[in-house]
Amino acid sequence: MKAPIGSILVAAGQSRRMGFDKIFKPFSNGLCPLEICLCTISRSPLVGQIVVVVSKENIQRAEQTVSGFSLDKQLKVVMGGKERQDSVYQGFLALDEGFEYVMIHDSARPFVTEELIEKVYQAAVEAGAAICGKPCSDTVKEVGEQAQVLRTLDRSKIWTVQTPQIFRRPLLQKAYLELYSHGKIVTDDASAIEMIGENVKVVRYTGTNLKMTIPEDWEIAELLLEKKERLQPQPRS
Ligand SMILES: Nc1ccn([C@@H]2O[C@H](COP(=O)(O)OP(=O)(O)OP(=O)(O)O)[C@@H](O)[C@H]2O)c(=O)n1
Ligand SMILES: C[C@](O)(CO)[C@H](O)COP(=O)(O)O
Repeated sequence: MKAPIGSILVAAGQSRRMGFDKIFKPFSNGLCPLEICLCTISRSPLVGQIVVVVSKENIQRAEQTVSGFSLDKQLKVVMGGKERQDSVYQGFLALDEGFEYVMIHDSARPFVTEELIEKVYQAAVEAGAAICGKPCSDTVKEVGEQAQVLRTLDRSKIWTVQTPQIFRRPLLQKAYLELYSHGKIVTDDASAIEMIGENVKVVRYTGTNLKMTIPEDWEIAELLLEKKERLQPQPRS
């Protein structure tokens, strides 16, 4: 059976808040976030193609990284755009025809798992559009320009959402065309689906799905990766 998902791995950001190129910097285990994401996504039998979207300066580096993967799936590297959504769209345009579903994942989120991809995919099959997220555990306040609290939101309805996000291909295409025709900017792809009035299913996921955004995230990721390695079964000596 043909794998149903064409995947877009966005990696064309500027890492401004991190202060160094977070996508290509190796962790202590020798692998950078892009390589870790590639390892996981390429193992998923649901994914038939991975388009890696990078900045112009990183094209060659990404091609080298990708060539290190001997895979049965097709891998492509393309150049991204100014906003995250522009990078997603470039990735979308580069996907081969014939995938019924499109998965979008931030390469800044190296803790994605095969099981999570499977869960989000199953929800996308049922609903057409699915993302992962978890109920917010902090109190959420709207804050004004002078750092003053404007109001407190009803937390019982607030979830924070992440990637992977998976959509039926024609739905994503329609949503992106609408997004561009209205000149809107969104911070995730599900927002584009919401704008055309379609439902998006949220898969509850409380596992680690940290986004490498600021230097503290990097330190936490290092600790988590170290713990993960310690928990791996070791070969008997
Ligand atoms: N124009 C952009 C902006 C972001 N991204 C990707 O989108 C994901 C989430 O973005 P974020 O973590 O905000 O990364 P950056 O945009 O690099 O961070 P910053 O805003 O601090 O520069 C990352 O994998 C990033 O590489 C992208 O492909 N193209
Ligand atoms: C898509 C995303 O990861 C969902 O949480 C997030 O919105 C990306 O945001 P950023 O502005 O690119 O950090």
